[in-house]
Amino acid sequence: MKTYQLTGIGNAVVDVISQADDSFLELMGIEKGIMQLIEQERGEVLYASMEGRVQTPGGSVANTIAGAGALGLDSAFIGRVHDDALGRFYADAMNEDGVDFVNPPVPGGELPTSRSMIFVSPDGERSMNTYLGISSELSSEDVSEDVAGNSQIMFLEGYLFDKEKGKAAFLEAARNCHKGGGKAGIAISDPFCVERHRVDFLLLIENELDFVIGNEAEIKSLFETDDLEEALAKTAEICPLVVCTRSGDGVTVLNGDARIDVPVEKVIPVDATGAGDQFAAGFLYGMATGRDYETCARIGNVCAREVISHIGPRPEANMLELLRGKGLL
Ligand SMILES: OC[C@H]1O[C@H](O)[C@H](O)[C@@H]1O
Repeated sequence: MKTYQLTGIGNAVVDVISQADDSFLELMGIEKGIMQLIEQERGEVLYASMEGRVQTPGGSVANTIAGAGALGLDSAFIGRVHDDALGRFYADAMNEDGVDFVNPPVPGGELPTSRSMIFVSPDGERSMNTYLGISSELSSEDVSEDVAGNSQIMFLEGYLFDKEKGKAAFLEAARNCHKGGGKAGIAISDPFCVERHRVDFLLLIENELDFVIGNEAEIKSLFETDDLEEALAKTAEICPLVVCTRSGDGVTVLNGDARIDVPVEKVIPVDATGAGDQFAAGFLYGMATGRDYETCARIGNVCAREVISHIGPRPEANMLELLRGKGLL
């Protein structure tokens, strides 16, 4: 059995991206800057309204894994796509990017491959409208014990925590990863998802996970507080490694009693989609290759900065070259 330096479990989503101004968002009833879940019919209406649309593989943790794969990690992604045109496109794209898309597209059934209609505003903010389809049906059956047991780092996507079978799959994946000597962590993904499952999130983090990555809103949501420092301290009490991305305010890493604050250069994004995902790709690449946490965060920042400089959630530049140029490799 192959050993993976990094394995991710998450929603496998095809992104359809177009640019739109704020009045268009208002007209279509789209809330700016968040991920909203939609039904299939609304997806079709939004799809038809998109001018100059671009189609690309997305999904939060999948973007992270693709980014880490592009940096040279032996990586695998576990997610569900239907055996339809979008699903085959997705699986092929992951494999072509050098990431093992572990489970083949699922034949039969009624739920199609997930897609997200993403509108990018002139200020670079992205508004995601996601029809989840088959991807959120992920269960323990999709997570091979062998793959989890042979993963040095397992990265879970908080969005999948919305269903009981997703929670069960995460628990098993983390335990099997630990049995094989690996470390498991989670991208919190969404404060609203934490809102719905706070107790289970906290139990998973405290009892099963070695690290957690989230933005300010997500970390604060874990402990229902507006005080980031309080939320960080409480998260660090239950998890050995806490990584908090704070937009223009940089990144805070808490590792036991040690704290590192790494600044970022503020830039106006072309498209903010995937910023957190690519930060995680760089950070986990650093972890997998034995770098200290400050370097991990700096690598993450370079990866995030690259992805927001163009449309789409995955890197376009040669990231290894870019990082070498910055003296980070
Ligand atoms: O984090 C960005 C990703 O979240 C959504 O799931 C989209 O697929 C997009 O690629």
